[in-house]
Amino acid sequence: MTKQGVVVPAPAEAAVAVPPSSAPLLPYPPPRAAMRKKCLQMGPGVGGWVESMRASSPTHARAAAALAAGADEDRRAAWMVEHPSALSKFDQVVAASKGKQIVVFLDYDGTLSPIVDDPDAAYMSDTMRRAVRSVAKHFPTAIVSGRCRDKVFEFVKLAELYYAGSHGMDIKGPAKGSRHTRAAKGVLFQPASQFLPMIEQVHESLVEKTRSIPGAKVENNKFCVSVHFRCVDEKSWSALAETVKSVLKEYPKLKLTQGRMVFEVRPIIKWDKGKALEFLLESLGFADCADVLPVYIGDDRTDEDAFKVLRRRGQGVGILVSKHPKDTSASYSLQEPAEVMEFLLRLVEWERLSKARPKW
Ligand SMILES: O=P(O)(O)OC[C@H]1O[C@H](O[C@H]2O[C@H](CO)[C@@H](O)[C@H](O)[C@H]2O)[C@H](O)[C@@H](O)[C@@H]1O
Repeated sequence: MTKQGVVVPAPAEAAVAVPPSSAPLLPYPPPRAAMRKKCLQMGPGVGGWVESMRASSPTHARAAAALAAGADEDRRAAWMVEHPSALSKFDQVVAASKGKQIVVFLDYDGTLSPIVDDPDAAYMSDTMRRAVRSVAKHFPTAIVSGRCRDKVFEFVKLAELYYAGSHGMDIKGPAKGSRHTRAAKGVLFQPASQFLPMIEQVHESLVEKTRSIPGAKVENNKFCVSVHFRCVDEKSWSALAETVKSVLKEYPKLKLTQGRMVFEVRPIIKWDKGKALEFLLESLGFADCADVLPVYIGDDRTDEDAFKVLRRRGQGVGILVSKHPKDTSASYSLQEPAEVMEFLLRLVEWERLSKARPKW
Protein backbone atom coordinates (compact mmCIF):
# COMPACT_ATOMS: atom_id res chain seq x y z
CA MET A 1 0.00 0.00 0.00
CA THR A 2 1.24 3.51 -0.68
CA LYS A 3 1.49 5.89 2.21
CA GLN A 4 -0.85 8.59 1.02
CA GLY A 5 -4.23 8.14 2.63
CA VAL A 6 -3.65 4.44 2.99
CA VAL A 7 -3.19 2.93 6.36
CA VAL A 8 -4.65 -0.46 5.77
CA PRO A 9 -2.56 -3.38 4.52
CA ALA A 10 -4.41 -5.87 2.36
CA PRO A 11 -4.58 -9.21 4.11
CA ALA A 12 -7.33 -11.56 3.06
CA GLU A 13 -10.41 -11.16 5.19
CA ALA A 14 -11.33 -14.43 6.82
CA ALA A 15 -14.88 -15.54 6.10
CA VAL A 16 -15.52 -16.64 9.63
CA ALA A 17 -18.91 -16.63 11.25
CA VAL A 18 -19.09 -14.01 13.97
CA PRO A 19 -20.44 -15.48 17.19
CA PRO A 20 -23.42 -13.57 18.49
CA SER A 21 -22.60 -11.37 21.45
CA SER A 22 -24.98 -11.63 24.35
CA ALA A 23 -23.78 -8.40 25.95
CA PRO A 24 -26.32 -5.57 25.87
CA LEU A 25 -25.09 -2.55 23.96
CA LEU A 26 -27.43 0.08 25.09
CA PRO A 27 -29.18 0.34 28.39
CA TYR A 28 -32.41 -0.52 26.63
CA PRO A 29 -31.76 -2.79 23.70
CA PRO A 30 -33.98 -5.64 22.70
CA PRO A 31 -32.26 -9.05 22.78
CA ARG A 32 -30.15 -9.64 19.75
CA ALA A 33 -31.00 -12.29 17.17
CA ALA A 34 -28.38 -14.88 16.34
CA MET A 35 -26.23 -13.54 13.56
CA ARG A 36 -25.03 -15.58 10.64
CA LYS A 37 -22.44 -14.04 8.41
CA LYS A 38 -23.64 -14.25 4.84
CA CYS A 39 -20.62 -12.94 3.09
CA LEU A 40 -19.87 -15.00 0.02
CA GLN A 41 -16.20 -15.50 -0.47
CA MET A 42 -14.49 -17.57 -3.08
CA GLY A 43 -15.30 -20.74 -1.14
CA PRO A 44 -18.87 -21.79 -2.09
CA GLY A 45 -19.39 -23.48 -5.38
CA VAL A 46 -21.83 -22.08 -7.94
CA GLY A 47 -24.67 -24.06 -6.31
CA GLY A 48 -24.14 -22.17 -3.06
CA TRP A 49 -24.12 -18.85 -4.86
CA VAL A 50 -27.33 -19.59 -6.71
CA GLU A 51 -28.98 -20.58 -3.44
CA SER A 52 -27.86 -17.28 -1.97
CA MET A 53 -29.08 -15.41 -5.07
CA ARG A 54 -32.49 -17.04 -4.56
CA ALA A 55 -32.55 -16.04 -0.92
CA SER A 56 -32.09 -12.38 -1.90
CA SER A 57 -34.94 -12.48 -4.40
CA PRO A 58 -38.20 -10.81 -3.31
CA THR A 59 -40.16 -13.27 -5.49
CA HIS A 60 -38.76 -16.13 -3.48
CA ALA A 61 -39.36 -14.35 -0.21
CA ARG A 62 -43.01 -13.89 -1.22
CA ALA A 63 -43.37 -17.48 -2.40
CA ALA A 64 -41.87 -18.77 0.83
CA ALA A 65 -44.17 -16.50 2.79
CA ALA A 66 -47.22 -17.71 0.86
CA LEU A 67 -46.28 -21.32 1.53
CA ALA A 68 -45.90 -20.84 5.22
CA ALA A 69 -48.25 -17.95 5.83
CA GLY A 70 -49.07 -18.84 9.43
CA ALA A 71 -45.54 -19.73 10.44
CA ASP A 72 -44.31 -16.61 8.71
CA GLU A 73 -46.65 -14.42 10.73
CA ASP A 74 -45.39 -15.97 13.96
CA ARG A 75 -41.82 -15.56 12.85
CA ARG A 76 -42.38 -11.94 11.96
CA ALA A 77 -44.06 -11.21 15.29
CA ALA A 78 -41.14 -12.81 17.16
CA TRP A 79 -38.66 -10.86 15.04
CA MET A 80 -40.48 -7.60 15.76
CA VAL A 81 -40.11 -8.25 19.47
CA GLU A 82 -36.36 -8.49 18.98
CA HIS A 83 -36.18 -5.65 16.46
CA PRO A 84 -39.07 -3.31 17.27
CA SER A 85 -40.06 -0.46 15.03
CA ALA A 86 -37.87 2.60 15.60
CA LEU A 87 -41.07 4.62 15.14
CA SER A 88 -43.14 2.87 17.77
CA LYS A 89 -40.12 2.90 20.14
CA PHE A 90 -39.09 6.41 19.17
CA ASP A 91 -39.04 7.65 22.78
CA GLN A 92 -36.75 4.80 23.75
CA VAL A 93 -34.41 5.57 20.85
CA VAL A 94 -34.07 9.25 21.69
CA ALA A 95 -33.86 8.61 25.44
CA ALA A 96 -30.47 7.03 24.76
CA SER A 97 -29.22 10.34 23.37
CA LYS A 98 -29.58 12.28 26.62
CA GLY A 99 -26.49 14.45 27.00
CA LYS A 100 -25.05 13.06 23.78
CA GLN A 101 -24.48 14.35 20.28
CA ILE A 102 -26.49 12.38 17.75
CA VAL A 103 -24.63 11.65 14.51
CA VAL A 104 -26.74 10.27 11.66
CA PHE A 105 -25.51 7.70 9.12
CA LEU A 106 -27.73 6.83 6.17
CA ASP A 107 -27.37 4.13 3.57
CA TYR A 108 -28.79 5.15 0.16
CA ASP A 109 -30.44 2.37 -1.90
CA GLY A 110 -33.41 0.79 -0.15
CA THR A 111 -33.08 3.31 2.70
CA LEU A 112 -33.47 6.77 1.16
CA SER A 113 -34.67 5.57 -2.23
CA PRO A 114 -36.95 2.65 -3.06
CA ILE A 115 -35.40 -0.37 -4.76
CA VAL A 116 -36.06 -0.24 -8.52
CA ASP A 117 -35.00 -2.42 -11.45
CA ASP A 118 -32.69 0.15 -13.02
CA PRO A 119 -29.86 1.22 -10.68
CA ASP A 120 -29.45 4.42 -12.71
CA ALA A 121 -33.02 5.41 -11.94
CA ALA A 122 -32.97 4.98 -8.14
CA TYR A 123 -34.05 8.55 -7.49
CA MET A 124 -34.69 10.00 -4.10
CA SER A 125 -37.89 11.98 -3.69
CA ASP A 126 -37.78 15.73 -3.04
CA THR A 127 -39.59 15.19 0.24
CA MET A 128 -36.93 12.71 1.36
CA ARG A 129 -34.24 15.20 0.32
CA ARG A 130 -35.92 17.91 2.42
CA ALA A 131 -36.05 15.53 5.38
CA VAL A 132 -32.34 14.69 5.07
CA ARG A 133 -31.51 18.39 4.70
CA SER A 134 -33.40 19.15 7.93
CA VAL A 135 -31.61 16.32 9.73
CA ALA A 136 -28.25 17.72 8.62
CA LYS A 137 -29.19 21.15 10.03
CA HIS A 138 -29.45 19.58 13.46
CA PHE A 139 -26.96 16.71 13.45
CA PRO A 140 -23.76 15.82 11.61
CA THR A 141 -24.99 13.54 8.82
CA ALA A 142 -23.28 11.09 6.48
CA ILE A 143 -24.38 9.01 3.51
CA VAL A 144 -22.68 5.60 3.50
CA SER A 145 -23.22 3.74 0.24
CA GLY A 146 -21.93 0.92 -1.91
CA ARG A 147 -22.22 3.24 -4.88
CA CYS A 148 -19.52 5.39 -6.39
CA ARG A 149 -19.38 8.57 -4.26
CA ASP A 150 -20.01 10.93 -7.19
CA LYS A 151 -23.03 8.91 -8.26
CA VAL A 152 -24.63 8.88 -4.84
CA PHE A 153 -23.97 12.65 -4.57
CA GLU A 154 -25.77 13.11 -7.91
CA PHE A 155 -28.80 11.43 -6.37
CA VAL A 156 -28.71 13.11 -2.94
CA LYS A 157 -27.49 16.56 -4.06
CA LEU A 158 -26.81 17.88 -0.54
CA ALA A 159 -23.42 19.55 -0.14
CA GLU A 160 -23.63 19.77 3.65
CA LEU A 161 -23.27 16.02 4.18
CA TYR A 162 -20.33 13.66 4.55
CA TYR A 163 -20.24 11.01 1.83
CA ALA A 164 -18.67 7.56 2.09
CA GLY A 165 -18.96 5.85 -1.31
CA SER A 166 -17.74 2.43 -2.52
CA HIS A 167 -18.79 0.76 0.76
CA GLY A 168 -16.85 3.35 2.76
CA MET A 169 -13.66 3.16 0.67
CA ASP A 170 -14.06 6.74 -0.59
CA ILE A 171 -14.80 9.30 2.11
CA LYS A 172 -15.27 13.01 1.54
CA GLY A 173 -16.24 15.81 3.89
CA PRO A 174 -19.04 18.32 3.29
CA ALA A 175 -18.40 20.81 0.51
CA LYS A 176 -20.61 23.26 2.37
CA GLY A 177 -20.34 23.79 6.11
CA SER A 178 -23.33 23.64 8.40
CA ARG A 179 -23.85 24.50 12.06
CA HIS A 180 -22.55 21.02 12.89
CA THR A 181 -19.83 20.50 10.36
CA ARG A 182 -17.19 22.74 8.99
CA ALA A 183 -16.68 22.45 5.25
CA ALA A 184 -13.96 19.83 4.77
CA LYS A 185 -13.85 19.97 1.01
CA GLY A 186 -11.16 17.44 0.25
CA VAL A 187 -11.22 13.69 0.15
CA LEU A 188 -10.63 12.44 3.66
CA PHE A 189 -9.77 8.81 3.08
CA GLN A 190 -9.38 6.34 0.22
CA PRO A 191 -7.93 3.15 1.66
CA ALA A 192 -8.21 1.21 -1.61
CA SER A 193 -6.63 3.69 -4.01
CA GLN A 194 -3.99 1.21 -5.13
CA PHE A 195 -6.77 -1.08 -6.38
CA LEU A 196 -8.11 1.45 -8.90
CA PRO A 197 -6.38 -0.04 -11.98
CA MET A 198 -7.41 -3.55 -10.94
CA ILE A 199 -11.03 -2.48 -10.44
CA GLU A 200 -11.02 -0.85 -13.90
CA GLN A 201 -9.73 -4.09 -15.38
CA VAL A 202 -12.16 -6.39 -13.61
CA HIS A 203 -15.02 -4.05 -14.52
CA GLU A 204 -14.13 -4.28 -18.21
CA SER A 205 -13.74 -8.02 -18.00
CA LEU A 206 -17.07 -8.48 -16.23
CA VAL A 207 -18.87 -6.25 -18.77
CA GLU A 208 -17.37 -8.28 -21.59
CA LYS A 209 -18.01 -11.73 -20.10
CA THR A 210 -21.57 -11.08 -18.92
CA ARG A 211 -22.65 -9.41 -22.19
CA SER A 212 -24.33 -12.59 -23.38
CA ILE A 213 -26.50 -12.93 -20.26
CA PRO A 214 -29.69 -10.91 -20.83
CA GLY A 215 -30.49 -8.52 -17.99
CA ALA A 216 -27.08 -8.67 -16.32
CA LYS A 217 -25.75 -5.21 -15.52
CA VAL A 218 -22.26 -4.36 -14.38
CA GLU A 219 -21.81 -1.08 -12.51
CA ASN A 220 -18.45 0.57 -11.88
CA ASN A 221 -18.49 1.96 -8.35
CA LYS A 222 -14.89 3.22 -8.54
CA PHE A 223 -13.31 1.10 -5.76
CA CYS A 224 -15.70 -1.82 -6.25
CA VAL A 225 -17.94 -3.27 -8.95
CA SER A 226 -21.57 -4.38 -8.76
CA VAL A 227 -22.94 -7.19 -10.93
CA HIS A 228 -26.72 -6.91 -10.86
CA PHE A 229 -28.99 -9.91 -11.43
CA ARG A 230 -32.37 -8.32 -10.58
CA CYS A 231 -33.33 -8.39 -14.27
CA VAL A 232 -31.70 -11.72 -15.12
CA ASP A 233 -34.00 -14.70 -15.65
CA GLU A 234 -33.54 -17.18 -12.82
CA LYS A 235 -32.61 -19.86 -15.36
CA SER A 236 -29.45 -17.87 -16.12
CA TRP A 237 -28.40 -17.23 -12.53
CA SER A 238 -26.00 -20.16 -12.35
CA ALA A 239 -24.43 -19.11 -15.68
CA LEU A 240 -23.96 -15.62 -14.26
CA ALA A 241 -22.51 -16.90 -10.97
CA GLU A 242 -20.18 -19.19 -12.94
CA THR A 243 -19.04 -16.31 -15.14
CA VAL A 244 -18.36 -13.99 -12.21
CA LYS A 245 -16.53 -16.75 -10.40
CA SER A 246 -14.34 -17.51 -13.40
CA VAL A 247 -13.43 -13.83 -13.86
CA LEU A 248 -12.55 -13.48 -10.18
CA LYS A 249 -10.21 -16.47 -10.34
CA GLU A 250 -7.78 -14.10 -12.04
CA TYR A 251 -8.02 -11.62 -9.17
CA PRO A 252 -7.05 -13.16 -5.84
CA LYS A 253 -6.89 -9.69 -4.28
CA LEU A 254 -10.59 -9.16 -4.87
CA LYS A 255 -13.45 -10.74 -2.98
CA LEU A 256 -17.13 -11.23 -3.63
CA THR A 257 -19.99 -10.34 -1.33
CA GLN A 258 -23.70 -10.21 -2.06
CA GLY A 259 -26.24 -7.44 -1.63
CA ARG A 260 -29.86 -7.16 -2.76
CA MET A 261 -29.86 -9.11 -6.02
CA VAL A 262 -26.36 -7.93 -6.71
CA PHE A 263 -22.84 -9.33 -6.45
CA GLU A 264 -20.33 -6.88 -5.03
CA VAL A 265 -16.70 -7.27 -6.13
CA ARG A 266 -14.40 -5.56 -3.62
CA PRO A 267 -10.72 -5.39 -2.68
CA ILE A 268 -9.82 -7.80 0.12
CA ILE A 269 -8.71 -5.01 2.44
CA LYS A 270 -10.25 -4.95 5.88
CA TRP A 271 -12.38 -1.92 5.25
CA ASP A 272 -16.16 -1.73 5.17
CA LYS A 273 -19.09 0.46 6.17
CA GLY A 274 -18.37 -0.22 9.85
CA LYS A 275 -14.81 1.04 9.55
CA ALA A 276 -16.11 4.07 7.62
CA LEU A 277 -18.52 4.81 10.46
CA GLU A 278 -15.65 4.73 12.97
CA PHE A 279 -13.46 6.85 10.70
CA LEU A 280 -16.19 9.47 10.38
CA LEU A 281 -16.83 9.57 14.12
CA GLU A 282 -13.11 10.13 14.61
CA SER A 283 -13.05 12.88 11.95
CA LEU A 284 -15.90 14.59 13.76
CA GLY A 285 -13.92 14.53 17.00
CA PHE A 286 -15.81 11.66 18.64
CA ALA A 287 -13.06 9.06 18.85
CA ASP A 288 -13.35 7.09 22.11
CA CYS A 289 -16.03 9.49 23.20
CA ALA A 290 -18.93 8.55 25.44
CA ASP A 291 -20.91 11.66 24.54
CA VAL A 292 -21.98 10.58 21.09
CA LEU A 293 -24.90 8.53 19.83
CA PRO A 294 -24.41 7.28 16.27
CA VAL A 295 -27.69 6.41 14.57
CA TYR A 296 -27.14 4.17 11.53
CA ILE A 297 -30.01 3.29 9.16
CA GLY A 298 -29.52 0.74 6.37
CA ASP A 299 -31.20 -2.11 4.56
CA ASP A 300 -28.42 -4.23 3.13
CA ARG A 301 -26.06 -7.00 4.19
CA THR A 302 -23.17 -4.55 3.83
CA ASP A 303 -24.81 -2.35 6.48
CA GLU A 304 -24.41 -5.20 8.96
CA ASP A 305 -20.73 -4.26 9.29
CA ALA A 306 -21.82 -0.90 10.69
CA PHE A 307 -24.47 -2.44 12.96
CA LYS A 308 -21.80 -4.75 14.36
CA VAL A 309 -19.50 -1.83 15.12
CA LEU A 310 -22.29 -0.19 17.13
CA ARG A 311 -22.81 -3.47 19.01
CA ARG A 312 -19.10 -3.78 19.69
CA ARG A 313 -18.79 -0.18 20.88
CA GLY A 314 -21.87 -0.63 23.07
CA GLN A 315 -22.94 2.70 21.69
CA GLY A 316 -25.48 3.81 19.16
CA VAL A 317 -28.66 2.78 17.46
CA GLY A 318 -28.69 0.41 14.48
CA ILE A 319 -31.90 0.41 12.45
CA LEU A 320 -32.51 -2.17 9.72
CA VAL A 321 -34.89 -1.25 6.91
CA SER A 322 -36.79 -4.41 6.04
CA LYS A 323 -40.33 -5.68 5.66
CA HIS A 324 -39.22 -9.22 6.33
CA PRO A 325 -37.44 -10.83 9.27
CA LYS A 326 -33.70 -11.03 8.60
CA ASP A 327 -30.63 -12.00 10.56
CA THR A 328 -29.28 -8.67 11.71
CA SER A 329 -27.15 -6.97 14.31
CA ALA A 330 -29.44 -3.93 14.22
CA SER A 331 -31.53 -3.26 17.31
CA TYR A 332 -34.55 -1.67 15.64
CA SER A 333 -36.36 -1.86 12.33
CA LEU A 334 -38.25 0.28 9.86
CA GLN A 335 -40.21 -1.23 7.01
CA GLU A 336 -39.37 0.97 4.03
CA PRO A 337 -37.95 4.34 2.94
CA ALA A 338 -41.28 6.06 3.72
CA GLU A 339 -40.85 5.03 7.36
CA VAL A 340 -37.23 6.17 7.28
CA MET A 341 -38.46 9.60 6.23
CA GLU A 342 -41.04 9.63 9.02
CA PHE A 343 -38.36 8.67 11.54
CA LEU A 344 -35.99 11.42 10.29
CA LEU A 345 -38.73 14.05 10.48
CA ARG A 346 -39.63 12.97 14.00
CA LEU A 347 -35.99 13.21 15.00
CA VAL A 348 -35.84 16.78 13.69
CA GLU A 349 -39.08 17.71 15.46
CA TRP A 350 -37.92 16.13 18.71
CA GLU A 351 -34.65 18.08 18.53
CA ARG A 352 -36.49 21.35 17.84
CA LEU A 353 -38.81 20.79 20.77
CA SER A 354 -36.05 19.72 23.12
CA LYS A 355 -34.15 22.93 22.33
CA ALA A 356 -37.27 24.98 23.01
CA ARG A 357 -37.94 23.18 26.31
CA PRO A 358 -36.71 25.03 29.40
CA LYS A 359 -33.76 23.26 31.09
CA TRP A 360 -34.58 22.88 34.76
O1 LIG B 1 -25.05 0.76 0.03
P1 LIG B 1 -26.21 1.12 -0.84
O2 LIG B 1 -26.38 2.60 -1.02
O3 LIG B 1 -27.47 0.44 -0.42
O4 LIG B 1 -25.79 0.53 -2.26
C1 LIG B 1 -25.83 -0.87 -2.49
C2 LIG B 1 -26.07 -1.13 -3.96
O5 LIG B 1 -27.21 -0.36 -4.31
C3 LIG B 1 -27.59 -0.32 -5.67
O6 LIG B 1 -28.19 -1.56 -6.00
C4 LIG B 1 -29.40 -1.80 -5.32
O7 LIG B 1 -30.37 -0.81 -5.70
C5 LIG B 1 -30.74 -0.82 -7.10
C6 LIG B 1 -31.68 0.33 -7.36
O8 LIG B 1 -32.80 0.29 -6.54
C7 LIG B 1 -31.36 -2.19 -7.44
O9 LIG B 1 -31.70 -2.26 -8.81
C8 LIG B 1 -30.36 -3.30 -7.08
O10 LIG B 1 -30.96 -4.57 -7.27
C9 LIG B 1 -29.93 -3.18 -5.62
O11 LIG B 1 -28.90 -4.14 -5.31
C10 LIG B 1 -26.43 0.03 -6.55
O12 LIG B 1 -26.83 -0.04 -7.90
C11 LIG B 1 -25.23 -0.85 -6.27
O13 LIG B 1 -24.14 -0.43 -7.04
C12 LIG B 1 -24.88 -0.69 -4.79
O14 LIG B 1 -23.74 -1.44 -4.48
